[in-house]
Amino acid sequence: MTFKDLLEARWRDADTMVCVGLDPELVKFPESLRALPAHDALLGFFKPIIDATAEFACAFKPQIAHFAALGAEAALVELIAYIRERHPAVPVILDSKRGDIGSTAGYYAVEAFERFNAHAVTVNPYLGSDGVEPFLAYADRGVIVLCRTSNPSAGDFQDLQVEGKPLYAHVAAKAARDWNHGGQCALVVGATWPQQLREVRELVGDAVPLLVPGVGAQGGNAADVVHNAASTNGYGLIINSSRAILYASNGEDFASAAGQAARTLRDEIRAARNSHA
Ligand SMILES: O=c1ccn([C@@H]2O[C@H](COP(=O)(O)O)[C@@H](O)[C@H]2O)c(=O)[nH]1
Repeated sequence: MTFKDLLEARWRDADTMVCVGLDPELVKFPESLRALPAHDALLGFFKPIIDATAEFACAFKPQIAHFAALGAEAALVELIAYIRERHPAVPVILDSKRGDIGSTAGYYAVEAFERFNAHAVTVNPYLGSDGVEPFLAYADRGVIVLCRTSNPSAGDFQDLQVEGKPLYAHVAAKAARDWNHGGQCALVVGATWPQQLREVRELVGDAVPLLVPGVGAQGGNAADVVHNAASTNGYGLIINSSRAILYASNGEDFASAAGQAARTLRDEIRAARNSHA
């Protein structure tokens, strides 16, 4: 099954568009786990979180820098294998935002799809087509292209006018038209930018899913995301929240609190969709 098939089945079967971000910050872990070596702390934290949130998740999104900074890539490999075994209906998006000349991008594709065995990866389009093609060569995997990111400075380059349109609109068009021949592409557009979400959805139509980070800790509003960017069938979105779910409690109830936060976000998204229909 391809990433896109898995995602569409998950939207439909679990009726959820919540993406649970897996971004370890050891200082926010419960005290009992902080005392352990990093590898053990990560597994002791994320396995219960994954089990408690999977029911509400359309995807999991580990952010690679958070693991690499701890020298804990082995824990990430183990956690992705755990998700694939215990929760095979929930795709894993490796958030690594890779991009380089084609020959090196090929190694980044091996990293994402063979070393980590992710279903999809985030990719930086700045180097152009030959930097993206090595990822597209894995026909069953998803390639999620940075388009209009959630951060405050996103517009520094992404909003520059090029031939009468902002740069991010060119990225959206390129991904949707030239790179999506195998139906593998999705776009990253931040929840913090409702107007740009609407523009990108209008530009690419329903065929391209949008990965939308920025609800929760960054202040984006899930209802605004749905109202501006859901596809015509009411789905089409992968709405990520990391810190607001993971660190809902730093006590021994951390996993059940994360599950509750994921449930609340799922319900908020459902309510927005129903009020929009
Ligand atoms: O435009 C972007 C692209 C990626 N991210 C990543 O998503 C999560 C957001 O975490 P929160 O704790 O929910 O704020 C994080 O991994 C970022 O690297 C993004 O925020 N914006």
